[in-house]
Amino acid sequence: MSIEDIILEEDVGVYKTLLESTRAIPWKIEWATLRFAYIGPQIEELLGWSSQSWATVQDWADRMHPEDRAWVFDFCVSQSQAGVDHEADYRALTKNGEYVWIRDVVHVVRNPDGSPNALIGFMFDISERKRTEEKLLDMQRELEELSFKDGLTGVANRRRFDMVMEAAWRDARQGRSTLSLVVLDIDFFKQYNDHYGHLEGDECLKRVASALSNIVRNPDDLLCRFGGEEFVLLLQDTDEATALALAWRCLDLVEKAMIPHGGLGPGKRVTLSAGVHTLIPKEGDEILPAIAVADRRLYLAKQRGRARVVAEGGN
Ligand SMILES: Nc1nc2c(ncn2[C@@H]2O[C@H](COP(=O)(O)OP(=O)(O)OP(=O)(O)O)[C@@H](O)[C@H]2O)c(=O)[nH]1
Repeated sequence: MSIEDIILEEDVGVYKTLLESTRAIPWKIEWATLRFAYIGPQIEELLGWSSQSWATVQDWADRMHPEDRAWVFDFCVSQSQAGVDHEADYRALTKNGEYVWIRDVVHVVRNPDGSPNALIGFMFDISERKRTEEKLLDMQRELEELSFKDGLTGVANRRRFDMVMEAAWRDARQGRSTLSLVVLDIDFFKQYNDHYGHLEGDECLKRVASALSNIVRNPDDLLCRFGGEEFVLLLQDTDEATALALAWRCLDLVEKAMIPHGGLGPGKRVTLSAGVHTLIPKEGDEILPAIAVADRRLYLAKQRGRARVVAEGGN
C-alpha cells in the first residue's frame, strides 16, 4: 500500500487544517512562474500582510530588510537552481514598518530531469531566539572586555598588556621603530596600607590609576596595572625624550591628585617613581629582559630618593 492510498481525498482538508494551525507558516512557489501557489494565512498574524498579497517572489524579496535582501535572494535562487534544500535567516518587514527575524526552510521539489519544479517551505518566527543570541553575544563581548581589565582599577590588566606588547614588539621590530616602556610604582605604599588599612590602600590604587589614565594620547598607548602597586605605560613609536617627558607627566598627574599619605607624616602626598626604557627591538631580542631594564631603572629611582624618573644613562 503506497502513501497515496493512505491519504484519501477527504484527508486533504485535515492536512490543510493541520498546516494552517501550526506556528510555522507553510508556503509553495511554482518555479516556472516564480509565483506563490500558496502561503498559510498565519502570515498575516505574524507580518500583517494578507496571504493574498504574496503573489510573486518579488513580493517576498521586497518585504525583506535591505541589508539581507541581496544575499538571501542570491543564495536561495542558486541553491534552488542546484536542487539543494536550504534555509536562510533574514529580517522580514511587517506591515507597520518593523522587522521580524524569520528562518525560511526550503525544500526543492524536482522534475524527473532534476530541474526545479517548485519550492515548498516553512517560515519560522525566530525573533525570540535572535534576541537571546544577541544578548549572549553582548554578554560574551562584555566578559571578554572584563577579562582584559584589572578588576580593582579598571585599567588594562597584565593579560591585555602581554597581548598588546607582543604585537607592538613585532611591529616595532619589523618597522624598526622605537618602543618605550615606563614602569611606575607607588612610593612607600606599604606604609600607606599600614597607616590607612588595606581597603583605603585599594582606594588609593584606584585614584592613582584614574590620574594616570589621563596620560594616554592615542589607541597605541597602553596603561596597565602590572601587579600590586606597579603600573606600566607602553608607548609605541615613541622616542626616549618623549617617553621621559611622559613619565614625568605621570608623576606630576599623581602629585596633582593630592592623595594624602598620612603614613609619611602630616601634609605628605602619594608620589610615584618611574623607570624608562626605549629601544628598537632586534631579531632575537625578548620582551621580559626589556621590562627588566625599565624595572632596574625604577629601582635606581627608588634608591635615589623616590618621586623621580630614571632613564638610560641613569638620568
Ligand atoms: N591595598 C592594596 N595593597 C597592595 C595591593 N597590591 C600590593 N599591595 C601592597 O603594596 C605594598 C608594596 O610594598 P613594597 O613593595 O614594600 O613597596 P613600598 O612600600 O611601596 O616601598 P617602595 O616601593 O620602596 O617605595 C605591600 O604592602 C603590598 O601588600 C593591592 O591590590 N591593594
